[in-house]
Amino acid sequence: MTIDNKNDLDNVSPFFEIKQTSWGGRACFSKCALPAGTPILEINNCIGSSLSYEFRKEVCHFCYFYHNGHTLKYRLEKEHLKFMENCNDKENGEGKKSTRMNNKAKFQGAGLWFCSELCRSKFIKQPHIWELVQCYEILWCNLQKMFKRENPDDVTGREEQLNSIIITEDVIQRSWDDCQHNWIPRIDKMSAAKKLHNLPVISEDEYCCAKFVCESLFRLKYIDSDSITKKCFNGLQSNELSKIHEFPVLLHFQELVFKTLYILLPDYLRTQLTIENFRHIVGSEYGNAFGIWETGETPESREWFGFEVLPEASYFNHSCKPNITKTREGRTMEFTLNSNVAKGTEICIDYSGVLDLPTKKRRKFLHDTWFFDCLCVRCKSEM
Ligand SMILES: C[S@@+](CC[C@H](N)C(=O)[O-])C[C@H]1O[C@@H](n2cnc3c(N)ncnc32)[C@H](O)[C@@H]1O
Repeated sequence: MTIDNKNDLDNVSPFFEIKQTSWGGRACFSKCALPAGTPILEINNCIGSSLSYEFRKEVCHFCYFYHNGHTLKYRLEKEHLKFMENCNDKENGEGKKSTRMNNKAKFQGAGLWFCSELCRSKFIKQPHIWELVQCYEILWCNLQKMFKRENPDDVTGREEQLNSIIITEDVIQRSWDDCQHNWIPRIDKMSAAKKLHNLPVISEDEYCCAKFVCESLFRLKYIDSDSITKKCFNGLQSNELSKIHEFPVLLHFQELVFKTLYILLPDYLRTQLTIENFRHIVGSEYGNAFGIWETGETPESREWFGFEVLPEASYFNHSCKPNITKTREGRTMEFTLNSNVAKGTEICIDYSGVLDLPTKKRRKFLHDTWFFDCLCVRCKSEM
């Protein structure tokens, strides 16, 4: 996988085109006059997703179904491992066996829950999914071991250090250079057993982020490099600096996730894990991921289950008077026009869920959570 800047963002949709603006980076504009109710984008091919730890047993890993906090019944069992392994052997071609999972007898379900046999079956039928399930299982087992560790490493030192400086591009770069030139070569020389002794202590949040990166590496490995999704992903804007500047400990958080993955991932996915790829995956998640929210509830009472990155849908700017409504149907995100638009109109969604707030509060919310000063038509007129 390479991250290049030459993107061909045409053909994302027959209804809109992506153009540069002078006020908010790139944005989407209607290609022709369109009536309210037009479904302009329907998308279910996320690059990476992660459910929060709290909801892992209650939200279906495949369709995000949730029912009042009930624990879901369907998990991956040993018979599914056999099925995925066989499929992977066939996908790899004649004579090429997939990496075998050590200790299948101790399989713990990879930390995944499903709402039905159908969802579980659709999940395990995805090409090469065996590779991702093995990585999920490794991460899951590692987290369970972490819970048992009594003396966590002293992380406060690094956090205090980060909190005491002003984060710049340079600080971030130096930290990753140190990892590249010192930590990685040191780890590479170690035996497998010694590497495991160097595993950082992680918590549920880092585990969820590691899962997200893992899925992203997996999907990017198999996605066609000429596909629209890949081009859109490569072109995603990164919010790394603004986010870490605001929350310096995030840099430490990222280092922990990277190091955990570097030590634990099997070669077939670890070879995808360069620092450059990692930074693009987590850096672009900050400004582009969509929340996976409970459906059928009001914005005030709905639960937040996790997030997913849908590259084709990441070029919609925010407006405090949006002309697109975003809805989720299972794992499909639908974007529908909520008013008639003329040709060349900027089409925007609402990122905030707080459109009823007074101007100042609304703009502060956007600034604090999304790190931009909103330049939408409504803000401009209200100011
Ligand atoms: C999901 S991306 C949208 C596409 C983005 N403009 C790009 O070029 O990649 C979100 C980013 O777009 C910019 N943006 C979106 N809506 C905006 C607005 N109303 N005013 C100013 N900037 C905006 C911000 O930089 C924000 O972090």
